[in-house]
Amino acid sequence: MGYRFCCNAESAAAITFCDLCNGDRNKKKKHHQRRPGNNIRKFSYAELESATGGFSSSSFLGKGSHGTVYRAIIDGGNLMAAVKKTINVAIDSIQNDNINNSPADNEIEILSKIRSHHLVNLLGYCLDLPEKKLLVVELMPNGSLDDLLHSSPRPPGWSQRIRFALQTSKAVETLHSSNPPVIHRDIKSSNVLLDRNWNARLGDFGLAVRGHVDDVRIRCTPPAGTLGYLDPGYDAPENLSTKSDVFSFGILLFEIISGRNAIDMNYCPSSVVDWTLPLIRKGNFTSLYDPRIGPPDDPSVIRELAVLAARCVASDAEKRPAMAAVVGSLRLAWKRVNSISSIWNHIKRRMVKPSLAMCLMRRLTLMVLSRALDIVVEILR
Ligand SMILES: Nc1ncnc2c1ncn2[C@@H]1O[C@H](COP(=O)(O)OP(=O)(O)OP(=O)(O)O)[C@@H](O)[C@H]1O
Repeated sequence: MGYRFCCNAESAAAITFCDLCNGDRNKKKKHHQRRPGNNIRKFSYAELESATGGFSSSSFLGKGSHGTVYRAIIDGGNLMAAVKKTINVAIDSIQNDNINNSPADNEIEILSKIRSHHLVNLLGYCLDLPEKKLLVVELMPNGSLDDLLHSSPRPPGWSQRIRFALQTSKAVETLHSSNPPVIHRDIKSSNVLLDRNWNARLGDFGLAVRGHVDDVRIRCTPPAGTLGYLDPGYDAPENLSTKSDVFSFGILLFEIISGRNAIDMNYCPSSVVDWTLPLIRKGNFTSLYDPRIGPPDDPSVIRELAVLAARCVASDAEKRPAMAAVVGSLRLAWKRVNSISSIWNHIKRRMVKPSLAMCLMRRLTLMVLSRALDIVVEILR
């Protein structure tokens, strides 16, 4: 079950933040005392304006379809955050018109009820100016998975790619297993951001919906998502399910394996899924990997990843695996790619010069340390 907590936000009347307090002020206080670390902070517009240098170009981090994102230095540098400024409420309302919630309202509502180290968590918000709602979220200083896969001069290797896929799958699993479940509806590489430790975190909850599939709210929410990642079976509100996220995750996995965009007009077929599925059916797995990094040392890894991605994009939603099963498969793939024998094979195959051997030994040490760290984190969870 996800965290549920109270934000004590009187001005955010339209938003139901806490179903434990149920509006009882005394309960609210006790609840706050029990979970002090979970408070969502309410900022003033002036505070965030000053934290972003007046939303200056030097603080600018990027622009999406719902707004602009700025780096913010809060509390004299004690808190580094990202501030999302919505572009225009009128546009927002059209895109998410079922409940008159803008993506900003939606993101506040959902993220204030769920928290995980696999998500870009909400730190606070500012609703001083209704036409300029501001969201304060954790800063992800290493850009997005989209940048890393498609624009970086040093594309990530297999171990890192599988780690990103595993961390993202855990994020989606956290959403699906919360009560009521959250369906993200916009899983894509540009919404997977990298934190300061290069861990993948799922962000952008502007389109997410929280509830059971037969809830009125979901029944009244028109289909939305991003072309190339959108489940073709999700063509009407009643066809939304957690399996729509599984479909988008499958596309993301193909993107991670091949280094190709979900849709790339430079190729024919332009859709990564239309290009990949015939190759998988023919058992031609060697054409699938990103040519910039070559195949993994254990060739069965690519077959397993490709088959997993193909199962995620099955046209029959029922046949797609649940996210928990996807996490299990990726965990196995990650273990296999980081097994001592796989690393040793890697060293043997590439040990050409002593300097290279040193470099590989350093990599081996890092891999062992990173695996040990992951085991510790798993145990602590
Ligand atoms: N928490 C964050 N920390 C650092 N950069 C961020 C953060 N959130 C978003 N960004 C950056 O800001 C830009 C815009 O993000 P945003 O989520 O608004 O849109 P998007 O996901 O790129 O596109 P769309 O809105 O079309 O889905 C992106 O380049 C993203 O990498």
